[in-house]
Amino acid sequence: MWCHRLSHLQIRLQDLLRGRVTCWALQQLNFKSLFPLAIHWHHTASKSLNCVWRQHTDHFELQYANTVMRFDYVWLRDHCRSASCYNSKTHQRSLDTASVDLCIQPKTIRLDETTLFFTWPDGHVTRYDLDWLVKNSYEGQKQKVIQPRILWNAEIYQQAQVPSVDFQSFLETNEGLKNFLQNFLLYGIAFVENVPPTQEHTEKLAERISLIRETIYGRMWYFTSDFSRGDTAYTKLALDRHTDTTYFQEPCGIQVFHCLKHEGTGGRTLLVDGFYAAEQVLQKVPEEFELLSQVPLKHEYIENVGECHNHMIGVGPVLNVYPWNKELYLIRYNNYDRAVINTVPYDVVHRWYTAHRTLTIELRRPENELWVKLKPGRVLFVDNWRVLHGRESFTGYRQLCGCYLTRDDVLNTARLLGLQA
Ligand SMILES: C[N+](C)(C)CCCC[C@H](N)C(=O)O
Ligand SMILES: O=C(O)CCC(=O)C(=O)O
Ligand SMILES: [Fe+2]
Repeated sequence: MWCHRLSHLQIRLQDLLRGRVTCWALQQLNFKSLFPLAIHWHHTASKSLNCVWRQHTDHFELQYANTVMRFDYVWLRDHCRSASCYNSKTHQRSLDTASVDLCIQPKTIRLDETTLFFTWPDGHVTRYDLDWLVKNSYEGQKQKVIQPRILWNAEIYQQAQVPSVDFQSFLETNEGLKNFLQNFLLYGIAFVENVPPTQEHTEKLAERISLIRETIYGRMWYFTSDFSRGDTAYTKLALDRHTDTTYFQEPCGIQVFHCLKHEGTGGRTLLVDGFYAAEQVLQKVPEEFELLSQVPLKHEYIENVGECHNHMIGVGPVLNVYPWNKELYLIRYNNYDRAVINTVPYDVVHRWYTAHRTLTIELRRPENELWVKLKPGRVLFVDNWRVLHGRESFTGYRQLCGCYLTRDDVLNTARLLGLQA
């Protein structure tokens, strides 16, 4: 507080010296619009560049590329890309941010062609390319589309006729891999065909795009209905739509399924786009969407079967949205594994059940259900942060193998191939 007061005094003094005090005073009175702007705005020499900027006492304002941007001076000093502040080889900051005066102001600002030069009180010069500022400003980010996705119900997905990628081209060509990842990012599910039906080949496939996430179920898992683990997945029972590992602090990002054998009936896989259902809730009852994104819940995995002893707890809301742009990025939905709700008072609990019901109704609409039969050779990748899976009860012998992938590493591969992720 003291620091700010002091700096305002300093600023006023500086402004007085520079004859800019009128502008400052008028701003304080909110008479900005009455003031003849032209006097205080700096226009570029070249009209075609169409850039104007203004040095305010506490921030820098820039109009460029149809964007009005405002930059904090500490931010501008902190993001300096000069050799002494930033190592462009490692892409890491060398500047100690804590050494920057929180009341810092540039001594001078000038524009040369498309580069802005800020000279700081200690003489250090920071240069910014105008396009870099647009790309990296808050205002520029806001204009950018969030992760492109095609939200789907069964009809939308089927009509899109999303092609599967062939095992060979997935493994051997970047193009095949890129097509696959593009579809995966858009729809949250993708298939690879003609995979030899073994655990080893499934593993090879997984390793092509990511690190395998080892969990309490192992690295590669392989299961039949032998109840070898204390979970319904290891039975012949139907499983309603859900996401997996909701009881991890960070639920697994991607799940890979390969059915190696099924001699019997039933056992189809159900897929539902959770983001599509959530979007319906947002459109119909926004306050329920909000509640589902705010009430934290526990999910729990308690196992004591044979040698397996586990107790996992994960806490988080059903709908996880980024606080800065409200983009939905993760759904935790598993009614089997949801633990006792004791994180909210009783009246909120009731509103939460209402909201949960609304979401469940959307998730259960038959038109939102995509049913597929997993067959040996056809490997399914599911975005476990977005798409729910389930299965029909079945008879006979059924073998499923697969693994979880770390989300960061799948996205890493996608970015390296030039995709937005
Ligand atoms: C069989 N496999 C390892 C794939 C999953 C087992 C996890 C089942 C658990 N109820 C959950 O939904 O997380
Ligand atoms: O058996 C299946 O098809 C899927 C079971 C399941 O939900 C899981 O393994 O996560
Ligand atoms: Fe599951």
